Amino acid sequence: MKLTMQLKSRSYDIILKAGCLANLHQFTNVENRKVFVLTDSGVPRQYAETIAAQCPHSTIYTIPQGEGSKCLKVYGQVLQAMLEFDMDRKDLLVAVGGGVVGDLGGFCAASYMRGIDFVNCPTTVLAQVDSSIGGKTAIDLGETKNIVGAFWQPKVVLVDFDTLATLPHRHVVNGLAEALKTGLIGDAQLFALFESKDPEAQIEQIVYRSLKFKKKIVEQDEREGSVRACLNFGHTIGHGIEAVRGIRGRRTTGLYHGECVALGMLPMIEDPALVKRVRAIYRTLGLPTRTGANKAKVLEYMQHDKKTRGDHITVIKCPGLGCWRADTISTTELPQLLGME
Ligand SMILES: O=C(O)C(=O)C[C@@H](O)[C@H](O)[C@H](O)COP(=O)(O)O
Repeated sequence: MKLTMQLKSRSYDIILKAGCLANLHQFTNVENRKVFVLTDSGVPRQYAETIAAQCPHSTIYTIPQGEGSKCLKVYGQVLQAMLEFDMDRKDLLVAVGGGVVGDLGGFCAASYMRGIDFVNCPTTVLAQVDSSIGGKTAIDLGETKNIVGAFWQPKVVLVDFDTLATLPHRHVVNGLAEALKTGLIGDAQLFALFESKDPEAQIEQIVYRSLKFKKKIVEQDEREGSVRACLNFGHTIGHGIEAVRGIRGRRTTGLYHGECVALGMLPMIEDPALVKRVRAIYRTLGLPTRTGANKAKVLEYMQHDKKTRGDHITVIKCPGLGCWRADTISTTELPQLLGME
């Protein structure tokens, strides 16, 4: 399967195929330039090695696993390593891993020498269904998520389904939450896959449909001036929960990004019957249905959301299956959304 992101001079192919990591050399020039392969300690080494083996001038750089690596310190360390590898403007960075590696790697590629080529090889469900395409790259500042970054599109995205075989089950489910988001706001058939007998057995279809919807949105609005905001459904509250309960740095228990987004979606669904169906899916998959976080703290972090303008914030609601609406509300209404009043 193949999708093409149509963005004029920034267009690129998204290859969806088991084993396609071994075919990187068919999609981009790896012969005559240096290739910096960025991965993390949780990603089986063989995936980065498969990439590096195709490139005569390559190095593998491994960052610690987890959201804690999306920080200024690790960002600086990666850039330093790129400089020491003597990379110039024609060279390439390949990110092999999940959302953290893709977001950080993409931002390093966007900013090193004001921008070098970048290839994304997502190896988690979350990255395969969502974060690997669209060009959002970023790091966090403290607990504030994705607050420094750039729009920087990859040259190609290789979605190798084989990499999911080594993914812990909780990470599979974590990523499925982002796909469910897509089903809720824009694809009733995708949502139906989650209500079928064994959603996890249909992962390839879930990835394909999720990317197809996201591609259509990004093509209309690359830099989130309008419709792209819908992809943030669940993220306003989700990022707030993640700041308070997210697994990162020394906080080794808590919730992953997709789990927080799952919780963030529930108050934004307006149809009570649909909320019931979504909760049932969460229970089947093993996603959390209760936040268990200090809501006042969640609220505090929500005020830093990128969709806040002064004392107003735009939130994405889901009035019914397959549709969405952007509501600009006063930040004083947020406690009510969080069920604090
Ligand atoms: O690609 C987008 O646009 C999204 O909003 C997708 C989100 O699922 C993703 O987590 C994104 O990184 C969040 O973006 P942010 O702008 O809220 O930091």
